[in-house]
Amino acid sequence: MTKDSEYRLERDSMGSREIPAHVYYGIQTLRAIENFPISGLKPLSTYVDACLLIKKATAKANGELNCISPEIATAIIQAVDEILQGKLRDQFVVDVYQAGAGTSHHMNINEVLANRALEILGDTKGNYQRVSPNDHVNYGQSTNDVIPTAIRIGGLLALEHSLYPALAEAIATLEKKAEEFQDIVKSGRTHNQDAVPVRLGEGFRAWAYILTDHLNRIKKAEEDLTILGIGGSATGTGLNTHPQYRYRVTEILSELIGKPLQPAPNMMAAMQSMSPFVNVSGCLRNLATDCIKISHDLRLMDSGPKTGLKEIQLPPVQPGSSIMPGKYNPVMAEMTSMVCFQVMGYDSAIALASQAGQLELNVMMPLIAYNLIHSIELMGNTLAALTQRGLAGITANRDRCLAYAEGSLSLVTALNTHIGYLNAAAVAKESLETGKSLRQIVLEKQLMSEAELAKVLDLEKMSAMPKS
Ligand SMILES: N[C@@H](CC(=O)O)C(=O)O
Repeated sequence: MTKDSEYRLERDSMGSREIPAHVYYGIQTLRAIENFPISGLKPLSTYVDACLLIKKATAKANGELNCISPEIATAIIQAVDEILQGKLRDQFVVDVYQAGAGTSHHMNINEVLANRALEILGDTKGNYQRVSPNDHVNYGQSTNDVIPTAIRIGGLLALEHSLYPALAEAIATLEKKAEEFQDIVKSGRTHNQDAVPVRLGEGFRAWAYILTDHLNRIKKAEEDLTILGIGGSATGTGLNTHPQYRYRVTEILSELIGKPLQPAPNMMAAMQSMSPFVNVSGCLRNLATDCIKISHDLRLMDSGPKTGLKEIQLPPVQPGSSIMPGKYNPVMAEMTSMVCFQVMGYDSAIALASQAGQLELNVMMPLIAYNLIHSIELMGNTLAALTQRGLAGITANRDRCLAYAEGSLSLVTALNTHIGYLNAAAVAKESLETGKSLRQIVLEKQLMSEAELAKVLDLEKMSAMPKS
């Protein structure tokens, strides 16, 4: 192969560069690759999809409105469809930490689409006179309105395909376990000390409620993502766009993702403010805090097998130790906590990035895009894995649960209304000191009759939830 056939020459406003002939990205992407060898992290697939869907909608609208030729619009749309179906996915190569606002990633998208559209038209890559990344693929657009729109669309896609199904499955599984464990009595614990008895199933039902509340909160926050600033172009004024363009693009995007979307009543606001992302991310942080609590509870309840609580058994999914034989660790719960810490870290960075916007633009959007979409997908994958390999296979140690409930010093609480708090406290103290049962001490001291005591110390009744 000659050097000529290995490379093509591309030109931009800074000069010309040789681009490997086989790649679909162009000169601006090449400069970004060289400028940002930072993390090795490439754009998330969902974020690329979001950008591609926007480019499909803009090409369609611009073609219909005679802003670009129908022939070029059709070629761009075909290029988008091919990539959405899986071709050329390795061509989106700019590091996550890159040019402010995401111009480098945006130009990467524009260049790949222009070059593939050129081939579709029977032309050669790099002939930007015919199809230009800037003049055709990017007609009427700016990074400044495309990227905040892409974060919205990417967020919506990730929620729909990853987090919502995972949360729904976790909730349904917890509800099933709640039924299964409904009649198992165990000791409540507050401050990690004996408390009055509860039902194991009610604990699982509470978790199902907690996750349902989070699902509803996230769905409410999601509504903000459906208001799009696309059409604002560089500063929110819509310079270089057809008057109908932003309405039509929003309509087409809405059809493409199957969800109602609205053009922003104020495009500047929609482009400048990152608050919809802070809001969704805040909901994810909130979800993460409860998922940490639940995974820590699971680890505590599963602790043992000989020296811990072992009220429940999480399914053993792999050998736990490289040195200690026969050990099975609660690995799914451990993993869950770590992911949640990461999501909380992402949320802190999103808040910092969000307040760093200046005047007409927030240039920290690449970080927000990555952190937000990754958080949603991390939480979705984690909840799915925890549910399928953890929650669904939990078994209960009924006898252990009951033994703890029967031995709990806090059973004396039920005696308060019969013998008074101070007498009950004295009974508890003596029980702890002498090892005698609460029952024995109450009877010895003739504080209550045997029949009365049996009625009051009925664990089933004590642990039942009031009927609503
Ligand atoms: N982010 C660029 C605009 C663009 O890439 O469209 C700027 O404001 O300088």
